[in-house]
Amino acid sequence: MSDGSDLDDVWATGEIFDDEEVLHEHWTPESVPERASERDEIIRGLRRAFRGEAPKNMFLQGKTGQGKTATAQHVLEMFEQRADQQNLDVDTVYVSCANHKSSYKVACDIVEQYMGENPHGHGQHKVFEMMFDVFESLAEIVVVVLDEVDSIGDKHDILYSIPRARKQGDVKNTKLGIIGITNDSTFLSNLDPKVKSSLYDSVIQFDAYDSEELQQILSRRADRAFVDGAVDDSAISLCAAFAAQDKGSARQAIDYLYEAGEVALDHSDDLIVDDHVREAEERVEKRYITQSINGLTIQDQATLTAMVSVAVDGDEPARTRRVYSEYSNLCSEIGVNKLAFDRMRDHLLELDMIGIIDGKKRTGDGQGGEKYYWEMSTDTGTTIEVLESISRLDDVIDIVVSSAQNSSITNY
Ligand SMILES: Nc1ncnc2c1ncn2[C@@H]1O[C@H](COP(=O)(O)OP(=O)(O)OP(=O)(O)O)[C@@H](O)[C@H]1O
Repeated sequence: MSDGSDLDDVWATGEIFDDEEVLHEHWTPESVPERASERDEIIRGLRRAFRGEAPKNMFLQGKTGQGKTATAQHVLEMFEQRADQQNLDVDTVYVSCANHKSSYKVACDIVEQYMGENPHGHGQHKVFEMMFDVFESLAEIVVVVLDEVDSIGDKHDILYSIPRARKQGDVKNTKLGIIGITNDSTFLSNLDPKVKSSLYDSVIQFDAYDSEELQQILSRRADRAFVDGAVDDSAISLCAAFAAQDKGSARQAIDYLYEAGEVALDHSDDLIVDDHVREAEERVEKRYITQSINGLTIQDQATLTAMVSVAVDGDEPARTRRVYSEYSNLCSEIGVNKLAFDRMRDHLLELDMIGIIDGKKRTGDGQGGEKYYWEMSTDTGTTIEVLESISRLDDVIDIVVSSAQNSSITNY
């Protein structure tokens, strides 16, 4: 049996990383200069607290990886420090709503975080009461951050109650403000007007980063993450360029850089160069698509397969009805219940939100009104590879691919 010494190359930790924790998702940057105007707008919403008012309710909206959470966290840290210096009693409550599909669960999370007691089993009214007790016990001013707020199915319950809590007598002394964070561009327009009017003080839009901004973000991280001289400047530029051309996401750019470090180690190199970034981009893209697709429901997967079929037919960007026709054909092939047109469109919107496809509204073909046009935003070839690994879909994907080959479309 081998003593493992023949695996020394694989075990090698190399001379690349210094403090790689700064490349981890949970690491919070000390500053977000590329988001100065968004940061200042959040500050303007919070500074009312120093005049004895409740902070503004704000919504931070933008696609994934645009620094919404990082900017909110950065500003809230400054807010707490400044409040401390001025003897203002403030606190912030942060809830990641991704796994909380109901207002009830969000309230339970808050109670559990601060009372150490799991309130499941009590009715919603009681749990909301406990949540308001938590707010009242924390500080005179409490900012509630609801990250990924669009995940909450019955969001109106919590979004209506918190801004009206004082008026309703649910809290007596505490002034509350909400910061809702969402990457669903339809979130606000879908809110009940009653909720909107009590909530909607300000919407702060986070647009995609450009290549230069991503380069600055990466350079700051690289200085700490890697040993001196371990990264070629052009490798940083390439990570930034790849991410800017795709989603304009800082998360994606950081992932490329981190993976490029791993690729360099795999090749026993101690300088990260462009070729490492190219290999890293492929690895990250595949990992990202695999994770996203594996987490999808059957209907999402069927909708995505229909979209892939449209893509290999060379019909992108495609109207919803074109995707629906592919979807209808393949539902019977894979034995999936066929949804109505509007419900399948909801699945397209879902796929857009997680960044697998891209939907843009534009004026249609002379039939009035704006219509959605859809295209893949992940690499079609890699998406096919991943869909093939899902047993229910492998036969269908074979048909999709061979029909593309027959019509000699090979550039996906
Ligand atoms: N301007 C910036 N400076 C430094 N790091 C940044 C900046 N913007 C984003 N990041 C980093 O990029 C990653 C993604 O950012 P963040 O989580 O804030 O994005 P988001 O818009 O909230 O995305 P999502 O909607 O997917 O949660 C994090 O690691 C964050 O620290």
